[in-house]
Amino acid sequence: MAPPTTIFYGAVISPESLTSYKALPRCLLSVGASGTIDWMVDDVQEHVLQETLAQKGCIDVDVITLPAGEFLLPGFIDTHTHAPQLPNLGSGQQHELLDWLSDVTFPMEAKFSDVEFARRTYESVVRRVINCGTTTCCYYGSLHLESTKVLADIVHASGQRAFVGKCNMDRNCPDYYVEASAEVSINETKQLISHIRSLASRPNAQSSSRPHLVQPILTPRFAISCTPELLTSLGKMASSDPSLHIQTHISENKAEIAFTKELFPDAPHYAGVYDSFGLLRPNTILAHAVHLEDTELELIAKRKAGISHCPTSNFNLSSGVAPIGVYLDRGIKVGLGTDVSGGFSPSILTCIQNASIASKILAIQAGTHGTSPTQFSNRQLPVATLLYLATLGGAEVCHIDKTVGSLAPGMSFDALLVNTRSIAGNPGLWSPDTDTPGKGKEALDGLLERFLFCGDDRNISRVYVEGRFIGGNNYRANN
Ligand SMILES: Nc1nc2[nH]cnc2c(=O)[nH]1
Ligand SMILES: [Zn+2]
Repeated sequence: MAPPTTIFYGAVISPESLTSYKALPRCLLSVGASGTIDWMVDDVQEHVLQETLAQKGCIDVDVITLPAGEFLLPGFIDTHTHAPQLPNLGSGQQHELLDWLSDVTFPMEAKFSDVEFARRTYESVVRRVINCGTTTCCYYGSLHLESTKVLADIVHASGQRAFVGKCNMDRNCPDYYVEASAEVSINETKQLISHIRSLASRPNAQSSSRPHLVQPILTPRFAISCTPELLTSLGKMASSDPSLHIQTHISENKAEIAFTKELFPDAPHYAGVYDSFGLLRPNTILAHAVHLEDTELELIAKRKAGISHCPTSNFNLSSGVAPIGVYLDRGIKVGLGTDVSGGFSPSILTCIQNASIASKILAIQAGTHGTSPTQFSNRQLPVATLLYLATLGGAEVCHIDKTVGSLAPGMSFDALLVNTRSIAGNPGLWSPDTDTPGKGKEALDGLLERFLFCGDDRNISRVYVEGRFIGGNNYRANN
């Protein structure tokens, strides 16, 4: 059953642009039965609360009032993660990419041939990702069809918004973990797409009428693991269905780039490989993009593809520091990705912290100080930009920014109720002396910064997707 209208009264923070966000200390926000935000009224003083509600036709309604130290934020968008790698979290950090894949990652992913193991593992993966505040997630499964169907089923039942793909990989992988042929890979991909689209008619725990939250996504793992025959067939599938999303890796590690150039000597560069098969377009998500050439950037900008910045992974696998400021200055869409288990945390908060550090490293090397209102290249990224990348930027990369990524009338209520009070179990973020809403926007600015840099899943009380309460600390306590 669809939930009734829910009305919140309290602080709301929402990104507006790469350099600004709204911080509304006393906002009245109404979520309709369809799960979208019906209306918002800013700066409602307590003594006019009932009157304002009456003007909106809301008599005798329950209002969720947020105390000082709590605020609503758009849900995080993880534009790149690997569900079957979560059991490897924190392992194998001595490696760089190609050895890490063969020594650590492929052995774990191969275990997902066992569908019951996959079911047990994916239940806990999806629960953990939701409780970290990720309302939309781009999941890579393993190469296995049945296990990836199970992943999609579990995500669907959870009420999370997601893209789910099975890896296409028919070469340069170990014998025990490689697809038999391009044909098998394509057939199984088609079966997965049909399965995910059929979930639309299957009720989930949250609702019988929210069919569209889980979508399929083509997932050529990376150019190295795909024969030209496979990439050709994937390109044909993509061109026959422009709505189909695509996710892959690009220019993560120097040895990977060199090997890619050997395998595709006619391509002008790494991005050119994907482009030559019709796989670069506005709903393509390119993970990492650490070492792109200038002409690749031009091409990516022209195709309007998006980049998933995975700084935790780029540090952890010693891949390098992606010059995200340069990409932003060129108008390329950028979101954040945890890249579990290249990245050692499933939380976008950790990713935000590492994105900040990555930008500071580049600024230190360039000898620049502080942020700049007009330029991101070689500059430390401001808090507003970090928030944007984690929310609306991610929505742009996923090509769903008309639906999610910010809190505004008409947008889906994919949101977090953040609690920075000591009772949340992570004391020190909020102080009644300095951070009460009565102190205005500046207090909220400080609170947001401390949450982004020192907060964790203890501070995420409630996770909502399309108005439905699907996770967070309070959910954990009651389920
Ligand atoms: N970080 C990362 N890079 C990849 N490139 C190809 N596969 C992978 C993967 O699983 N993780
Ligand atoms: Zn990855």
